[in-house]
Amino acid sequence: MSRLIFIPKDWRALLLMALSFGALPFGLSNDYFLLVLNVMALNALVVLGLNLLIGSTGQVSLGHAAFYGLGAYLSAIASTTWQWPMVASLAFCILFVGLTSLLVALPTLRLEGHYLVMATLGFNIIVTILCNQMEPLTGGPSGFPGIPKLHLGSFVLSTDRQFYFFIWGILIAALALTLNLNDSRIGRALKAIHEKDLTAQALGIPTFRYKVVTFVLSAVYAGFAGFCYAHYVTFISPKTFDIFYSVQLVTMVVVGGMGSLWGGLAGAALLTFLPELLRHFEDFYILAYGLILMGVLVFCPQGLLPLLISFGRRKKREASIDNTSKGEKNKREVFPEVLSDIESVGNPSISLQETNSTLSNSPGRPPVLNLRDISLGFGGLQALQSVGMEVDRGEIVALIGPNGAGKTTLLNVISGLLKPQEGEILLEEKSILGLAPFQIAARGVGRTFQAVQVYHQFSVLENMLVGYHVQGASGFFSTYLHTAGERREESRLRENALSLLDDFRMADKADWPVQQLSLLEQKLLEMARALALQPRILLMDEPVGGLNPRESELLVRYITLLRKQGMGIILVEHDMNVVMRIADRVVVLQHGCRIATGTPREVQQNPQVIAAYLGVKKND
Ligand SMILES: Nc1ncnc2c1ncn2[C@@H]1O[C@H](COP(=O)(O)OP(=O)(O)OP(=O)(O)O)[C@@H](O)[C@H]1O
Repeated sequence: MSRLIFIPKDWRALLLMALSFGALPFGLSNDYFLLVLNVMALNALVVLGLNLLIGSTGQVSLGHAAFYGLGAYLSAIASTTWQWPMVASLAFCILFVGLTSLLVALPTLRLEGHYLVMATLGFNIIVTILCNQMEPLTGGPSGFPGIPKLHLGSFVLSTDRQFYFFIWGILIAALALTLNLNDSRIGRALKAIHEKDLTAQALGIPTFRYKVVTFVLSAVYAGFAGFCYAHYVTFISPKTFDIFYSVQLVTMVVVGGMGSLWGGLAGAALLTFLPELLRHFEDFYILAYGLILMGVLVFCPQGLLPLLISFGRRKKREASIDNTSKGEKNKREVFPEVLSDIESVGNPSISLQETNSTLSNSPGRPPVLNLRDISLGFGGLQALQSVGMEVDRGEIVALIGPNGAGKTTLLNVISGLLKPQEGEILLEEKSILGLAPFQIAARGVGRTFQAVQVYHQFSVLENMLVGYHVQGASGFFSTYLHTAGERREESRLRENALSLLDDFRMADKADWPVQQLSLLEQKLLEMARALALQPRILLMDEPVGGLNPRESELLVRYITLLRKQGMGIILVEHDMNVVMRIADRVVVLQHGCRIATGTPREVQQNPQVIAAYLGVKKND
C-alpha cells in the first residue's frame, strides 16, 4: 500500500483512525460531542503544522493563533463583505497567510536564539490589536457575525455532522501528507537541523531555506484551519485568536510529543477534551488543568505518546534480550576481527560511487584546494594570520600545531562555518569564499568533527541518509505526495547508503540506534556519511582522538585507502605517530600563523617546530 502515490508508510494506523472517526458520529447521541470533536479536529490541524515546525526544525512560534485568526478574518471579509466565492476567499487567505508568514520568517529565522518566539509573540499581539481596532472591516471587539457556512456550489455544510465528516476528512488527508513529508529525505533533513544545525549545514542541507519553508507551511495549516473555523461557527471575535490560544497550541504539541505527528494529535485531543472533562470542578477547573499540564511536562517532558511508545519498545527489547542466550551476550563486539587481529581486516575497499577521472591526479592538474592568505580574528584575538596552503588529489596534508593554534578554525573557514576577513579559497580553481556551508558541502567538501557529530535520534542508516541528502532532488511537493519519482530516489539513496555502510563493515548494523555503536564505529559512520557527499576533499578533525591503538590503526587504513582512490585530505591530528606515518605533507600552525610546511621528516627536523610544538630535541 505504501508504495502507492500519496499513501504514507503508517497507512494502517491512518486507516484505523479514518474508520474509527468515520463510525464515531453514529454512536453519539448528543450533537454537543460533535461540536467538541470538530473543534478538536480544527486544533489538530493547526497542531499538525506547528509540530512540523517545533518538532522537526525546533523553531517555536507563539504566533500561530494569529495565522489562524488571519485565515478566519480574511475569509470572513472576502466572502461576506466583498461577496467573493468560497474558493476565491480560500485562495486569498492562503496566499495572504503564506506571504505574511514569509515576511515574519525571513528576518527572524536568520537570527539564533529565541528571536522567532519574540517575533511571533509580537506578531500575534499586533494582529489581535488590528482585529480590535479596524472596526469597520473586522467588527472590532464585538466580533464579525453572519459569515456564510462552508459551501461548494449549492452544497452547504450546514450541520455539525456534515462539517464533522468534512473536517475529519481534511485532517486525515493532511496527516497523510505530513506523514509522507516527515518520512522522507526532507523530513530527515528537518530533524537533522533540529538536532545539529551546523552539522546539517556541513552535510549540504540548506538549513535556513528549510526553516523558512517549514514556517510558511505551518502558518498555512493554521490559516486554513482558521478559514474552516470561521465558516463553521459563522461568528468570530479577536478574543478567539489571542496569545493564549497560541500558548495552548504550543502546549498541545509539547504535551502530545514534539516531533511525533501522532503525539501532537493526541495532545490536541487531550487539551480540547480536558476542559470538558474538568467542567464539574467549577472554580477549581483552571487549577486542575494547570496541575495536569505541569505533571505531564515535569514527568514526561518528551510528551505522552513518545513516552508510551518508548515504554512499549523497552518492554519488547527486554523480552528479546531475555530470549537471547547468555552465550551470545558479547556478540555485538565492535569489529571483532580488528580487536583480535588487526591483520585480518585485510584491505578494506570503499566504492566512492564516483568516476575515477574526477579524483585522479594527473600531473599538471591544479590543486584540489588552494587557500591564500586567510586571516580571521575574533575580536582582539587573531586566530588566523595570512595562512596559505594547497592540497592535491590523493594527498594527505596534516595540519598540526599546539592547542589554540587555529587548526579547527581553519577547517571551519574552509567549510564556510566561519567567514575569513581576508583571503581566498579555491576549490578546483573556483572560489568558494562567501558561499554558505551547505553550498560548499554540495560542491564537494566533506567534513568530520573533533567531537563526533552523529545524529542520536536516527539509526545508523538514517545517519547515512542525511549525508546522502545532497544526492537527492525531491522537494517538499513531491515528498508530500510521495510520488513515484520520490520513492525511486529514496530507494536509490538507501541502496547507495547501504553499500557504503557495507564498505565500512556496518551494513548489518544499519538499523541500530546510533548510541549502540562504539566510538570507533561512530567515527567510521561519520566518515562514511561525509563520503556520501562524494567530496573532492575531506576535512578530518582529530579522527583518531579517543581511540585505542588498534582502533586507530583501522581508521588510518580507511584514510590511506581514500588517498589511494585520489581524495585530497586535510588531517588535523595530535597523534604524531599517525601524522608522521601517513601524511604526505605537514603544515604547522602556531598562534594562527603558518610556521612551517614540508614532508613529515622535514617538519620533524625544523627547529622552529621543535621549539614551538614538538618540544623534543632533533634526533635524526
Ligand atoms: N568562535 C570563537 N570565538 C572566539 N574565539 C574563538 C572561536 N573559535 C576559536 N576561537 C579561538 O581561536 C583560537 C584557535 O582555536 P582553534 O579551535 O582553531 O584551535 P585548535 O588549533 O583547533 O586547538 P585544539 O587543538 O585545542 O583543538 C583559540 O584561541 C580559540 O579560543
